[in-house]
Order: sequence, then structure tokens, then C-alpha cells
Amino acid sequence: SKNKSSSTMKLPPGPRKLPLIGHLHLFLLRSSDPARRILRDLALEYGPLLYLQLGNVPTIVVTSREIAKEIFKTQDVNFANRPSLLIGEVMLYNNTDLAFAPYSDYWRQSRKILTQELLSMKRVQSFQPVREEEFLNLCRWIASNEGSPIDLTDRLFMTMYDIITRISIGKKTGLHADFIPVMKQLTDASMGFQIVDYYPSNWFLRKFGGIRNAQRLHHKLDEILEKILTDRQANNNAEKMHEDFLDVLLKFHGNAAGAEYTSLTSNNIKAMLSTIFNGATDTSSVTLDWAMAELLKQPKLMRKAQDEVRTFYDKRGYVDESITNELTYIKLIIKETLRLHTPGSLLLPRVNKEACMIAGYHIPANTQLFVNAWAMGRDPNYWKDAEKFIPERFLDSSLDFRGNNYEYLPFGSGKRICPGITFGIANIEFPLAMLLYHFDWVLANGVTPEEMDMTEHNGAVSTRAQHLDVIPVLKRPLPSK
Ligand code: HEM
Repeated sequence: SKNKSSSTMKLPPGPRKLPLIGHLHLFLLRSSDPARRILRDLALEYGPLLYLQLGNVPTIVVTSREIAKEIFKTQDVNFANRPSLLIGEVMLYNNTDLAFAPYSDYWRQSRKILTQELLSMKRVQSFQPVREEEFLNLCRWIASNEGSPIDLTDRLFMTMYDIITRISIGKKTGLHADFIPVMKQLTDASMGFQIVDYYPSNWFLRKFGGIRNAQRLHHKLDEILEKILTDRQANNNAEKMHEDFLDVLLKFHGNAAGAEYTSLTSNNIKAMLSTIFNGATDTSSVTLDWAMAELLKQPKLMRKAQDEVRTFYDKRGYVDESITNELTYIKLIIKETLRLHTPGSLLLPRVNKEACMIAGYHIPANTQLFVNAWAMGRDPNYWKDAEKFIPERFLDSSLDFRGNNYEYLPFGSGKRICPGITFGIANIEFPLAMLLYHFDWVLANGVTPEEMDMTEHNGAVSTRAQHLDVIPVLKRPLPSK
């Protein structure tokens, strides 16, 4: 064909690279900044399709909706693979965790189980009592601290961990106490840039740069999950109010579910439970935390949100999850929070199987792809007053987060789009409504809304650097059930 000339084989632009480390120095030099910011600044300088060499790993970074659209529309299958990272390989059962799995039959099968059996609307609704009970417990604790400062951030994270754990492995047992801290470490480790991943064939780095720690964490995790699994299999016919994820997954163990699905091994089930925990906890709690922070920062918005919830629920006297769908303003707040504080800022990395052309540039096979959803979410070319928190911007807008508006991709897009959107939103919407319905909130230590420090923590998930220190004032009594 006509485009094999050397000019069409041009790589996308990027800064000058150094021997051996390529562009890694750009990250080392700004080690106090999160990668999403460094990559956004590079895009401003070199353009929306950026080429970087991270150690030995060729990488492109996309920061425009047109190029994101081109990739997700025309190269979706080609980019449906994930790079093999140390954490996925060592900790997550040799990349059989869904989020890290290569694009394969195994991925297809386990994604089907996840979307159809675990994260369907019906299943998500079936966990309503768990969410209600755990958040009611939280509200009771908050009410018991009325008038004194509390660390709301910590409590929101703990409550979310409890909910996801109960939904995954059932009623609280002693194992929860072991499970949560190990899973927390796993979530931290799997979100970060790890230097060892940029020299995949370097045995020295692998040996000394993380593999031992990953193995140690893996053994701990495996021991706990194995115990949970065998306990459950031993007590299979115990009385149960709700099926949890483990019950569902065990139906696929050893092909009990029949020919429509491949069977899951014990390791597969353990990997799936890890996936869910990893994908669901921090993303949901950090969104809730940012939403509360933004409302505390702008008391007018807080009042508007509280008015909506209180007008809506005052007849019943409590927040009922089955009708949260009608909370228009709460929905706008969540949309805006996901725009300005995109938790999975760079999505999860992908890698292409075959060489291809994107935006007129040559992309060699096995190039790692980051889509900077966080940067697009605050790009002034797409958003008016892009850095301001304005929920009303979504009022008369058809923009949604289901992967078809490429400047707004908090859940990603295409084949690897987050399968947990419905579940994730349910875990945010209802708790937010409940916190706003029952309590008024005052910043602790005499901090004024203007003085609130909204700095982001330098981590892969965009948490706030400061915790929410607030004083609760009970405004609506808690249900006594
Ligand atoms: C506010 C909440 C959440 C946000 C912002 C979020 C965000 C994301 C993002 C950005 C991706 C990468 C998509 C891509 O590569 O295009 C992803 C993937 C994924 N998420 Fe979520 N997520 C959330 C909640 C959840 C929940 C509740 C679950 C499960 C229980 C979940 C499970 C997963 C899984 C398994 C993947 C990998 C999918 C695959 O590789 O095929 N997420 N999520």
C-alpha cells in the first residue's frame, strides 16, 4: 500500500530520552507529583499523543478525546491486552485476576461470570441490606460522636472495606480482620508505577526490586483466601440470608455450572475475589470522600444537596436505597466528582498486539498505552471553568460515564471498560444521601471552607492529602431498627 514510506513510520513526539532509563528520569525528578500530572504537563508540551520509553517499555500516552476515540473505536481489540506486571504475575495468581489478565479466552469467560453473575443490576440490588446495615452502623457511630471532631475519611474507607468484604466473603468473621489489611496492601501495590515493571527481563531488579515482597504478600493472601474457601466448602449447607460472591463463584468450581462456562479452579476463584476487592474499595471510598470534601468547601452546594435529600426522604424519615434513582442533584455531584477527581486517573494500562497507525503515527507492537482520563476531565478545551467543582454543568448535558464520551472516561471504555459501574455507583450514591440526610457538617479546628486544603495525595488513586476532620450535628434521627 501507499503508506510504507519512512515518514509514515514516524513515532509520536516526546521529550529527549536518556540511555538505559529512557524517560524514567522525568518521573524521578518530580517524585512528589503523581504520574497523571507529570504526563499531563508533558502532553501540554509535546501534544496529545506522546511517546515515552519507560526503561525498556515503549509507551504512548493519550490526552485528547479524538485520539482516545480513534483507539477505542478502531483499535479496541488490538489494545485489549494488559501488560504483564510483577504484581499481577506474582500476587494475582499469574495474571488470572480479571483486571490483569491478558486478552484471552480465560479473560472472556471470567468477565462474563463477573458481569452476568456478580455485578448485574439484580445482584447489586440484592446487596442493598448490607449497604444499609453497614452505613447505618457508621451513622450510629457518627451520632454518638455528635459535637466532637471525627476523621470521616478513615471511617468511610473502613466502612467501604467492610461492605465489600461482606459482599465478597460473607458475614463478618475473624477472617475479615486478616483479609482487609492484606488486601489493602495489594490495592496499593497494584496501582503504582513500579520500576521493576520497566525492565521486565532484568533478573537483578526482579530479584531485589520487589519480587520477594510481592511473594511474601502473595503467600499471606493465599493462605487467608484458601482458608476462606475451604471453610465455605465445609459448611456449604449452612443457612444463609444472602448469597455472597464466594457462593456464586463456587457454582463454577470444577464446572458445576455446565458447558456454558469453563470451570474455575480454586486459584481462579481466589484471583476473582482479589479483583473485586481491588477494583471496588478505594475507587468507591475515594469518590465519596472527594464528594463530601467538595460540598464542605462550597456550603451552598451542600445545602442544595441536603435540601434535595431531606425533601425527598422526610416523609419516610430514613434513606431508602430503592428510590435513590430519583436524587437528581446527588447524581450530578457524583458525576462531577468523577470528572474532577477521576479515581483511576490513567485507567489501567493496555498493550497492543500488532503495530498500527494512530493519528498518523506509527505505533509498534507491544506498546504500553495510558489514557490520561484525569487530564481530559479537566482540560479547558472540553470544560468551562474546568478546575471548578460545578455539578450543574451536567444538568442539561447528555454526557455520561459509560465510555462513549471520550473526554469523560472515569470508568474507561471499550472491551476493558470497568464492569463495576452499577455496583460502584450504588456504593457511593446511597451512602452520600445518608450522610447528607441525617447530619449537618462543620469543619473541625475552626477551618473555614475557603481555607480547606484540597491538595491531592501523590498516589495512583487520587485521594485527598488531608483527611476530612469534621464535626457532625445530628439533624434527622436515625431509624431504630
Ligand atoms: C467509582 C468506582 C469505580 C471506578 C472509578 C472504576 C474505574 C475503573 C477503571 C478506570 C478501569 C480501567 C478501564 C479500562 O482499562 O478501560 C476499571 C477496570 C475494572 N474495574 Fe472498576 N471502577 C470502579 C468500581 C469498580 C467496582 C465496584 C468493581 C467490582 C466489583 C470494579 C471492577 C473492575 C474490574 C474487574 C476492572 C478490569 C476490567 C478488565 O480488565 O476487563 N470496579 N475500573
